[in-house]
Amino acid sequence: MIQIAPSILSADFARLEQEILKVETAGADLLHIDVMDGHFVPNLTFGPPVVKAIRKVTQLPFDVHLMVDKPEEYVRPFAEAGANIITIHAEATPHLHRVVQSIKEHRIQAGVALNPATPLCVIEEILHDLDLILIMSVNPGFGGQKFIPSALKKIRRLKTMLMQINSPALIEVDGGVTSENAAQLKDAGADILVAGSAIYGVVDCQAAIASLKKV
Ligand SMILES: O=C(CO)[C@H](O)[C@H](O)COP(=O)(O)O
Repeated sequence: MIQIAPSILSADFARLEQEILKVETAGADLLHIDVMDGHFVPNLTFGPPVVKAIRKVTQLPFDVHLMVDKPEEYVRPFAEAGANIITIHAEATPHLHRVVQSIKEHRIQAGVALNPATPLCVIEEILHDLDLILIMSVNPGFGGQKFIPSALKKIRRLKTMLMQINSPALIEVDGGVTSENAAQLKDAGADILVAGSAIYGVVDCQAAIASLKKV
C-alpha cells in the first residue's frame, strides 16, 4: 500500500503538537518535515531544536527534507534531533556521495531529492546507495503549488532504473499531490506521497488521508 507523509509545512504552527497528533491518529505513515534555509529556497522553516521538540510528541517516523545549501553541515544536528530519514538535494552539494555516506553513518535512511529541472542521471552512479529518491513535482520552497505533470514520466523512468539494479529504494513524490493525481502517481511507481494542503488544508484530514491511500 502507498504510504502517506503529511507535510507539516501546511500545519498551523501555533498548534503544532495537535496538528501532528491529528495526522498520526488519522493514519499517516511518516511525518514530512520541510527544512528551508532562505538560501537554497526562498523561505525559512524549522531547525533541529524544533525537530527535537516534536520528537517527544509522536511515534511517527520523521522524514526530514533538507532544502538547504551545504547539507553536510546539517546531517548530524538533524540525526541527533531524531530524524529517521534525511533527504538532501542533489543540487545543493558537489559531494553527493559523501553526504549520503555521512547520513548512513548515523544509521538512518538516506534520500536524495531532485528538483523538476534536474535529470535522473545525476543520481545514476549512486542509486544503489540510496534508500529513497524524492521527486519534486513543484519547485521547492512553498506549499500549495500546482503539480508539474512531467514528474509522472520521471517517476516511471526512475522505477525502471531501480528495477534494473534490483534496488529496494522507495520513490517519494512531493508537491501538488491530491486525491485526483494520487492514483496516477502510484501507477507510475510512487511509494510515498507527501501532501501538505491536501491534508492540512481540509476539514476532515482523516478522510483526506484515506482517499490518498485507497488508490
Ligand atoms: O516541499 C515542499 C515545498 O517545497 C512541500 O512538502 C510540498 O510543497 C507540500 O505541499 P503541497 O502538498 O501543499 O504542495
